[in-house]
Parts: sequence; structure tokens; C-alpha cells
Amino acid sequence: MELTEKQQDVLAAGGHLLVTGGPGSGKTTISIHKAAGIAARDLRPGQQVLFLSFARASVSRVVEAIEYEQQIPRQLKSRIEVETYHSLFWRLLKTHGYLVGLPRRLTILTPPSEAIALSAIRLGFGADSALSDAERAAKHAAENTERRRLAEQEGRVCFDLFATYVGDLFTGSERLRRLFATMYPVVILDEFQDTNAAQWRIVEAIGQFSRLIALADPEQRIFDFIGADPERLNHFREKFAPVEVDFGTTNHRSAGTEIGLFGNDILKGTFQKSSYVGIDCQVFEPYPDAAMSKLVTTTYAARGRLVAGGKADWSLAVLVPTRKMTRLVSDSFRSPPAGMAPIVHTAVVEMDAAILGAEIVAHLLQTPRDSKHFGHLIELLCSYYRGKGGEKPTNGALKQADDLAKAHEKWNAALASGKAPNSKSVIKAVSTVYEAARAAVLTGDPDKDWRTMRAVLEGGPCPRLREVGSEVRNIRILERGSQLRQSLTQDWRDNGAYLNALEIVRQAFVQDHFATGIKPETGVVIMNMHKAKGKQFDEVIIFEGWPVIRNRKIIANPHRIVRDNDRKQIAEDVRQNFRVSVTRGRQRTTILTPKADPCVLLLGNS
Ligand SMILES: Nc1ncnc2c1ncn2[C@@H]1O[C@H](COP(=O)(O)OP(=O)(O)OP(=O)(O)O)[C@@H](O)[C@H]1O
Repeated sequence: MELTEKQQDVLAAGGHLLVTGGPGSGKTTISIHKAAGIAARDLRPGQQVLFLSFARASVSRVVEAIEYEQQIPRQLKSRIEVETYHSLFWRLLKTHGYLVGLPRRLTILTPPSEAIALSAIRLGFGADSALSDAERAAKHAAENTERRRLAEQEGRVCFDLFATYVGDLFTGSERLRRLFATMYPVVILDEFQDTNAAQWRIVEAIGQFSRLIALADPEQRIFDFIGADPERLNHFREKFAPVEVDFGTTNHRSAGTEIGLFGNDILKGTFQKSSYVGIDCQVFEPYPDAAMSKLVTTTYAARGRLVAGGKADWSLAVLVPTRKMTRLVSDSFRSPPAGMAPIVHTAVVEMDAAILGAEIVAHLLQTPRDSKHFGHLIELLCSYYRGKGGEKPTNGALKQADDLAKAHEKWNAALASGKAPNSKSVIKAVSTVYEAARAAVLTGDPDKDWRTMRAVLEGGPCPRLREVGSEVRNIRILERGSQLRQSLTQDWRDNGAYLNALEIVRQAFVQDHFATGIKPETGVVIMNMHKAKGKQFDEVIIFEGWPVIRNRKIIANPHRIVRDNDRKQIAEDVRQNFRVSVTRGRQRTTILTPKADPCVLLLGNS
């Protein structure tokens, strides 16, 4: 690879640095070269360059990019530490948290457990959409008070508070700032445009003694992030007066294509060309089977090209606008219309429900220690309903949890007074499945036993547990060689049964959150467009929903890239998100849109 002139400028620059540029312009690559140069010349023994990312997916990509650079010797590569903000913050809180009033022993309040802990407050206020601004502020304040109480009194710290407490640590202690700079004299900040206020406070503090290299693409700002501020790059300029290098719209990722150019034209809303090399827009008839058939055949074709290309770890992403669409496509790939062959794939879904579901499976694998085992199952099922919606629990799910808890009380009361419990109670079906689970024969092979338990749930008479069984299909941490699998195997070896399965599963999810060895997705992957940020794939297919038409009128238009595919809904963030998705493809991006009502972003401003 020959570095560009601008990339050379980055290598030559001293002091704080701000590198800006569009997708695939080579920011990550040059920062790795820069880090290697610093490691070779400036670092003392024991020191490292710290590369900080927001998401584990980006960490894997950076680790892969480091491995890919053959000119950099191994011993220099090992001087670059790639880590997520979360993982760095957690390390700091565990060792120094007591300085800002946290208990000495800390555990992580995982997002599903946090959702459970806050569900009562959230239920009290009701859905966000129905709240006035003042009520919404009051709800946030109440949530925050509870989060702080959980952290400061119970030592259970949720992710959202990590940055706040670490900020308190750094602003409160010059000694810590100096110590940090001794370990990490240079810090690279990936996707700097997404830095929120709490993280910026930390960056400001560590920049006092460490040298900062910020990588940013202002146009890739993610609007879902609470607190990402359009002025952030200016804050950095004002505070640190960095040397600035702008890579502009160069796109090495999709070299030889016009994917980058097309992405920029989406932002502008005017198309300079009638076709773009590497971009393929196609339409489908707006009916479920026709739409899915088109997607399936387009996916076959793309997969065929990639397999024929001979690259072993090819990747093909199907990007869709909503969570629900991710599931629809995944179901359809499992059993495509008209008897077409299924497509092996992975679907990236929200994990809250799957994680809480996995706790239920683990609990059922576990040999009962006392008579409370069944009661504990009901509690876990209530937790599943309270937490499965993550930050946005539905009233229906919260009510399910309450109804279950009440039915269980009645069930117990009947048993206590020697009467037969009501056979129509919702607990009856849970109890039947529980008996089947107890009767299941386990082998000590966690993978097999997990499947057995899932089959008990999915084949039983309880619709709630059937849902749980299907949710845990999305769990990938049982893969060969995973920590979870090893720990469960060990548990069985030590005890001749699973005695600690629930605790092991809970731990595994925390470890999984911090694991960095995960490889970027390969094969066919389905995900929400929002989740594609920071990733790259050999080919991308963008697929959206279609209008429901009755009497030649559109009566609904769900799962569209632009809400309702209505021009009035085109805001800057919608254009930016679409551009991010389009520019994830290295070789080709195919856009599938309904014939009757094509995506308004493709029609241009006129
Ligand atoms: N000078 C160069 N010549 C050829 N290829 C390059 C050059 N610089 C980077 N690349 C390649 O281009 C691809 C994209 O580069 P990189 O990931 O560094 O871009 P980026 O600006 O960080 O992208 P994004 O903002 O989308 O994450 C990588 O596969 C990288 O190996």
C-alpha cells in the first residue's frame, strides 16, 4: 500500500492531531502507522499507545487492520492497545472507584438488569411519546437517581454511569492523570464525532498530559447517541489547537467504484450521474412474497459472486431499516417463499430478550438446591418481561410480568392451604414445562443440553416459554471454544451436574461485553442499518419495506428508510444514516426498493 500525501502529513505531524475524512478515506489505517512510528521512536518500556473505540465491532476491525499491516513488525504491533471506552472505564472504576464514593466491590449492572431495575419507574411515567417535556425530564431524573443509588449503595454500576464516574476521577486527581499519561503517552480516539459530554470531559482531562489523535468524520455522526454534539470537533480545536489533516472524500475501501461518490450525492440530494460503478438499484413488486423472493434471489447472486471470487472469509451484509425487518428477513431466509433454498446467515438482533431468556435456560439446566427452584423460574420469567424491551419496555410486557407475579402468589396461596391450584392459572402451563425440563436427561455436553432445554421450552404448552425458547436461538456465545461452554463443561465435571449454570451464564455475558477477540462478521449477515456503522463488507444489500395498498391508496408504509417514505421526513440524519449504509460495501452495494413507491432519497431533491 502506498500512503497518500495527506497520510504522510499525518505521520510527520507533532502534538495533538485531528484527522478528518469520509468513509474509507484511510483514517484508521494511518493512525495504526502513526502509532507504530511512535512506538518505535518515543515509547519507554512498559508504555503503550491506547486506541479507544466505542464498540467492540470497531475494536475487532482495528485489531484486524493491525494484523493486516505487514510492514509493521510484531513487537511494535504489541505496543498498540485497542480497547473500548467501556472496558477502559471499568478497569479504572474497579481500581479507583472508591475515590469517588463507590463501594470497593463493584459489579456491572448489565443493560437487561438495568431495564428490570428501572421498569417500575418507567411504568409509573408511561411511554415517552405521551409525556410532556417536563415529564420526560422528571422521568430521566428519577431514572438517574435510581441508577446512582444502585451504584453508590449496592455497587452495581450500569454502563451509562461509567463515563460520569471516570470523569469525576480524572478531574479530581492530577496524580491519576499523570499516572495515566505515563502508561499511555498517546491516545487515539476513534469516531471522535460521536463523543458525548461525559466522555468529552474525560478526553479534556487526559489530554492535559497525554497526546491525543482524534479521528473523525463529521458526516458519520450517529444521532442515536445521546449527547453527541455537532460542535464536538470545534471543542477539540479550541481546547487543544491540534494539527489538522483532512482526507476529504477519498475512498480506498471501495477503490475502483463510485460508491463513495454516490454516498456524497445522497447527502447533497442531487445525482451527478445516471448510474454509478458499484451501485445497483433495483425495484421489487410491493407484496410480501414478491419482495422476499427478490431479496432471496439478489442474495443468492451476490453470494455466488463472492464464492466465485475465491476469498475465504467473504462477507455480505443485508441492511434493513428496522428491528422487526431484521427478524422478518431472518425468518424468510430460514424458509424462503416458493420452496427456494434456505440461506445460512446470522442475524444481529437486540440482545436484551435473548440474554434474559438464556438465564431461564441456564436456571432449568441447573439442579435445584432447594424448594424455591420453581419460584425462582417465575421470577426470572417476570424479569424477562420487565427487561426484554431494553430501554423501551412496552406496557403490555410489564403487565405480563405483574400478572405472572400475581398468579404465582395465588398459586402458592392455594398450595399453602392444601387446595389444588386453579388449573386455568397461567402458572399451570409454566409448571407443566418445568416438569418436562426436570425430566429431561442431561449429558454434560453444554451444547447438547442447551438444545435439549430449548426444545423443551419450544415444544411445551406455555406460549411465554415458547417465546423464550425462540429468543435464545440468537445466542452465539455457546460457540465452540467459548468461555461459557468451557465453564459449563467444568461445572459438570466438578459436580456431575450443572450447579452454577445461572451464575456462569451471567458472568459469560459480562465477559462477552468486554471480549475483543471477536472476528468481524463473515458470511451472510442481516442487521439494522444503524448497526452497520464502523463496519465493512465485501457486498451490501440494502432492503426496505413496501407500502400496503388498498383501492390504489397507500394505507400504511412500514419499515422504510425514510419514515413513511414521506419527503417531509427527510432530515439530515436520515441522509447521513443512508450514506453510512451505502458506503459499507467494498465492491458493490445493491439497493432494493418497492416499485410502486421507491425510496424518496433516490429521487433527488427536484
Ligand atoms: N493509501 C492507501 N492505499 C490503498 N488502500 C488504503 C490506503 N489507506 C487505506 N487503505 C485501505 O482502505 C480501506 C479503508 O481504510 P480505513 O479503514 O483506514 O478508512 P477509515 O477512514 O477509517 O474508514 P471509516 O471512517 O469508514 O471507518 C482499508 O481496507 C485500508 O486497508
